[in-house]
Amino acid sequence: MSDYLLNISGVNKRFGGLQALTDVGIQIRPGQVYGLIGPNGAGKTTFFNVITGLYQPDSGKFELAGKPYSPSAPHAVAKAGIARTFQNIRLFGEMTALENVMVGRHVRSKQGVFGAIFRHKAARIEEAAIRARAQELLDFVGIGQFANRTAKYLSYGDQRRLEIARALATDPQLLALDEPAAGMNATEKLALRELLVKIKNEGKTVLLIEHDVKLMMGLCDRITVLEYGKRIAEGVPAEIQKDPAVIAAYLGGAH
Ligand SMILES: Nc1ncnc2c1ncn2[C@@H]1O[C@H](COP(=O)(O)OP(=O)(O)OP(=O)(O)O)[C@@H](O)[C@H]1O
Repeated sequence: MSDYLLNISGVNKRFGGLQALTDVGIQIRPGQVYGLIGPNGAGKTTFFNVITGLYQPDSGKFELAGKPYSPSAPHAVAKAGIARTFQNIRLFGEMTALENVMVGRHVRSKQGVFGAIFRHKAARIEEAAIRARAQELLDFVGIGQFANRTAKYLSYGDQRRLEIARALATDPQLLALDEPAAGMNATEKLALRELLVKIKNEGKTVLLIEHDVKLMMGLCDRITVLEYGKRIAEGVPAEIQKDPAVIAAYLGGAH
C-alpha cells in the first residue's frame, strides 16, 4: 500500500494546439498541507481541475488512499473522497449559511435529499444529526453565529469560510482549495491561515493553489511548482525558495 493519500502521475492535457500539462504528477502524504504554485498560465488550474474531475486528462494515473479513482466527473471525485472549493465562490446565495453546509452533508446521508423532503422518521432523525453537524462545522470555521444569515449577505471572507465548511461537510479525505485567499485583505488572510492550520491539526490533508507565495511558504509542508505545464520543482518551502529554476520562473515574468 502506498504511503501517499494522493498519488497522481503522468498527467497530460492538451487544449487544441496547446500542451497545457506535460507528464505532471503530485504525491501528497496524509496530513500534509500541500501547495501548487507557478507563474500565470503555468497550468495550476488545469491540473487542479483534472484532479477534481472538471477537465478530462489525455492520460494519467490517479490514486486516492491506495485505490485508483477515476477523475471522470466532479461527483465521482467527491464520492471518492475529494472535496473542493472554487476560485469564484459558488454558494447557494439565497440559502442560509447552515443550509449551505447541510447540502454538503447530504452527499453523505443515507436518506439523501429526497428522504429529507418526505420526512420519514428515519430521515427526520438523520436530518437533525446533519443540522447539528453543520452547526458544528460553522463553529469550527468561525462563523457559527451567522448560521441563519442568508449566504449572500455574509462578508467575502466569511463566504470563503462557509465554502470550506461545506466542503468539510462531506468528510473528505482530501480538501482541495482553489485560491482560498483570492480577494482577501491582510486581516482575512491571517484568519484564513489560522483556519487552515486548524484544519491540518484535525488531521485533514489539504491541497491548495494560491497566488500569495508568501502565504504558501509559511503554510505548506511541501510545494510543487509548475511552469509551462511542467513540474519544475518539488520540495519543502525552504528548498523551493532557493531553487534557481523557481527563481528564474518567477523573475522571468515570461507569462
Ligand atoms: N479551457 C481551456 N481551453 C483552452 N486553453 C486553456 C483552457 N484552460 C486553460 N487553458 C490554457 O492552458 C494554460 C494553463 O492555464 P491555467 O489556467 O491552468 O494556468 P494557471 O497556472 O492556473 O494560471 P493562473 O495563475 O493565471 O490562474 C494557459 O495557456 C491557458 O490559456
